[in-house]
Amino acid sequence: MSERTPVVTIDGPSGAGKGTICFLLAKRLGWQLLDSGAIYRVLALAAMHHDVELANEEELSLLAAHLDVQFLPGTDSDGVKVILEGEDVTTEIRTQECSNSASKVAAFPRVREALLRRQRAFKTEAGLIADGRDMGTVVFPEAPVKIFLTASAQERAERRFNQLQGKGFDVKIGRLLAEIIERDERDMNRSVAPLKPADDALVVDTTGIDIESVLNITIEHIERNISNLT
Ligand SMILES: Nc1ncnc2c1ncn2[C@@H]1O[C@H](COP(=O)(O)OP(=O)(O)OP(=O)(O)O)[C@@H](O)[C@H]1O
Ligand SMILES: Nc1ccn([C@@H]2O[C@H](COP(=O)(O)O)[C@@H](O)[C@H]2O)c(=O)n1
Repeated sequence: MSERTPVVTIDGPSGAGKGTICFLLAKRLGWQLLDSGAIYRVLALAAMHHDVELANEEELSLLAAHLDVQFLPGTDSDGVKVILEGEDVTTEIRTQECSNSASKVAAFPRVREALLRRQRAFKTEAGLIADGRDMGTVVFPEAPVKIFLTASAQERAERRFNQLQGKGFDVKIGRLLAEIIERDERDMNRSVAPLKPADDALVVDTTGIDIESVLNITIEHIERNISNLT
């Protein structure tokens, strides 16, 4: 793959709006989309299916190296279809249990190492929008455009509450807020690839800013930094 393939990285904590913005950007630009969080979620689910302890780095890294997962184009509502060992797990990987387990397995250096090549292979000639925690700092440090989306923990919990309630789940805002804070702490304080903006990232605090405005901010930043956009 050419070194000139344009890559835009969008990192940030849970509920900051990365997935939403990345999906819209990839659609608008006609670029490939990498949802790296989905890879950690699939690994956590595979560990549960195969009775691998979430604390066993050795076995988790072996599982990561041989993970049988496919990401297929989805619809406008489900973004990407995720297939683990032939089974559609698109919905199953989005549970709160899977979110928390993903953040535990993601803290192990050997697990992250085993998943690096798989993530970099998402680059296509057209361009790549990469969504995650360490896209700009570790996976694509050469990316010409890096964005870090954030928002207050309270607002992110409210967004998640509205999202889950809209899907018919019985959720409590206090519990969601506690889980978001716990996941932020773990992701920011791990020894490898901690959640943080790259030195050259544009940091956007989206608290009180609607999706369309965030999208416009990101598009303007991309247009300023990458010439010849289609
Ligand atoms: N700027 C915004 N204003 C209001 N709601 C938003 C905004 N951005 C995203 N949302 C809503 O918040 C919810 C969470 O957004 P999204 O899934 O994109 O976050 P995320 O950063 O990808 O989280 P995670 O890392 O946990 O996957 C969605 O329901 C989305 O529609
Ligand atoms: N590049 C990444 C992406 C994700 N993680 C970990 O996975 C968890 C789930 O991610 P979502 O974006 O789908 O919410 C997240 O809490 C991180 O612990 C990661 O470490 N690196």
